[in-house]
Amino acid sequence: MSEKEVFKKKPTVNAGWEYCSQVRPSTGTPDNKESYQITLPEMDNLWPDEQVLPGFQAKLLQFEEDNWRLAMKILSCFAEKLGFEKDFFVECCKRSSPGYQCTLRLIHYMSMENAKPEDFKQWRAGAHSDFDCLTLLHLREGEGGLQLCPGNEISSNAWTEVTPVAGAVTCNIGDMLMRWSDDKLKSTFHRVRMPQPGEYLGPRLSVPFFCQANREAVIEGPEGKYPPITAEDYIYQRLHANFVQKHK
Ligand SMILES: O=C(O)CCC(=O)C(=O)O
Ligand SMILES: [Fe+2]
Repeated sequence: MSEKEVFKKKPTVNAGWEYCSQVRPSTGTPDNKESYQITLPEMDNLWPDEQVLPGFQAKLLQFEEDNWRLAMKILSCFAEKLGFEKDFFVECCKRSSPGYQCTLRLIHYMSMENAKPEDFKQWRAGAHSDFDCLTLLHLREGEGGLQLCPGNEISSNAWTEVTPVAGAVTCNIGDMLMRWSDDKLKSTFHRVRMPQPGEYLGPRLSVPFFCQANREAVIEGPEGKYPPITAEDYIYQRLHANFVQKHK
């Protein structure tokens, strides 16, 4: 782990490396995972050296941009349906802005091969909804465990298993878009369960792209159901509730 410590995520930014630090309000315990987060304006001193990981930075910058493009296509459809201009969200998520806060996250859930029986009682990721507008999630075949409970199924507590399919991207609506749509578009409650005996027990890798509006964007629905709030204030409130500072 020690070589990763230099890239350690600071509590106030959504960039860098974290290990077992994300506490979900639904479980009260940290998810058993490590992750490396890329938020473009916050990457000073957080990219590994080119000699250590050749091509890593260029590849991830390209992948980040590809995800942004796909997210903008999907959000443009929502924008029109909500009565905004087609490129409304493109303007709110400009990639060149210093207030850009979309985040690409590389997650590594720890192998359960040598885990104790009690470890299987935890969640890989406790139930939550994302606090962004839209999440694009990239999974690997054979590494299941993601379960969804979309807005209209919450009352029946019906969880649907998502089996990863090669080349498919799982899209989840987040709380920011729910607020922006005056609750017309419901965020998706989701969690990642532990593998069961007989299933693949090795590490699980997943890559979500969290598309959230730039800091200065003001979230205000067409019908004004909620008071306007900047995306910066909104994310700050949510991050604060989810991370605890770890003391070694
Ligand atoms: O790893 C997954 O499948 C989901 C990850 C997730 O929900 C998150 O990081 O917000
Ligand atoms: Fe999530």
